[in-house]
Amino acid sequence: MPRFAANLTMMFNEHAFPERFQAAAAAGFPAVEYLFPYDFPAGLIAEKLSAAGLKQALFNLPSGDWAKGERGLAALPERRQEFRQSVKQAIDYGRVIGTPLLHMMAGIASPDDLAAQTAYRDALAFAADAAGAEGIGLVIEPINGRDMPGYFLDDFDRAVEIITGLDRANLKLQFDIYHRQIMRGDVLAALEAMMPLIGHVQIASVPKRNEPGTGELDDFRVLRELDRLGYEGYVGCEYRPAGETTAGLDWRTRI
Ligand SMILES: O=C(O)C(=O)[C@H](O)CO
Ligand SMILES: [Mg+2]
Repeated sequence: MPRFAANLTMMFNEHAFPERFQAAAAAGFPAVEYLFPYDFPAGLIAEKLSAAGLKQALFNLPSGDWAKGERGLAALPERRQEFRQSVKQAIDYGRVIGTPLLHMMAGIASPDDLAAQTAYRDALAFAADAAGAEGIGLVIEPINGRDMPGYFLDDFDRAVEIITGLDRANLKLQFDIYHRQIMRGDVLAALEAMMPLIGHVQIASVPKRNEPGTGELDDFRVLRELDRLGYEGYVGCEYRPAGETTAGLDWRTRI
């Protein structure tokens, strides 16, 4: 059975963010992930984690002005300085919180834009090297265009090609089963082919992004396949509970 990390951005929204750590631990999760810790001091997050006896699985680099629709800075050449500052901030937080992984979002830009392509590869190499110097891994995640229209990294094969081309030991793929099913399907074959490059996995049902086992895919079969393939990382539960978070957790007993 895979080890699960509760995604505190989507789950346990019945509680204020700092209280979600305790709620996740009480519900039996060994680890957590979330989009951003930056509204709180890193020390407070580290305290909440340790008081709840949880491990940190991953969080994202600062990704621009989320409320205004920004979804990362890496592929935006005109934001290079700000991007580099964001890498520093993420690593400072990562050091205090003790994260093994950071997720770098690409931003809204055309995948065909040459300047965006160059900026993205440059940003990725910079962030991977900076994170690597602290013993932290970096992941990138293809995201489907229905949830995130215009997102630069909208293709799994391109992500693999970029990761392979940059050839950094700490640079890996974030394989979100929900996005893969929407973008291309063929989930089991892709997991098998990409497993050597996969650094983190996330799951939600398709199409509603609710609890695993409530959508079109046999999520339990996919989770068993992760075990068979020897995946040892966390599986982030990046889903929106259909009702109250704990009331919907019985899917974990059905794998
Ligand atoms: O949306 C997702 O699937 C993610 O994992 C990102 O971190 C945030 O959008
Ligand atoms: Mg995801």
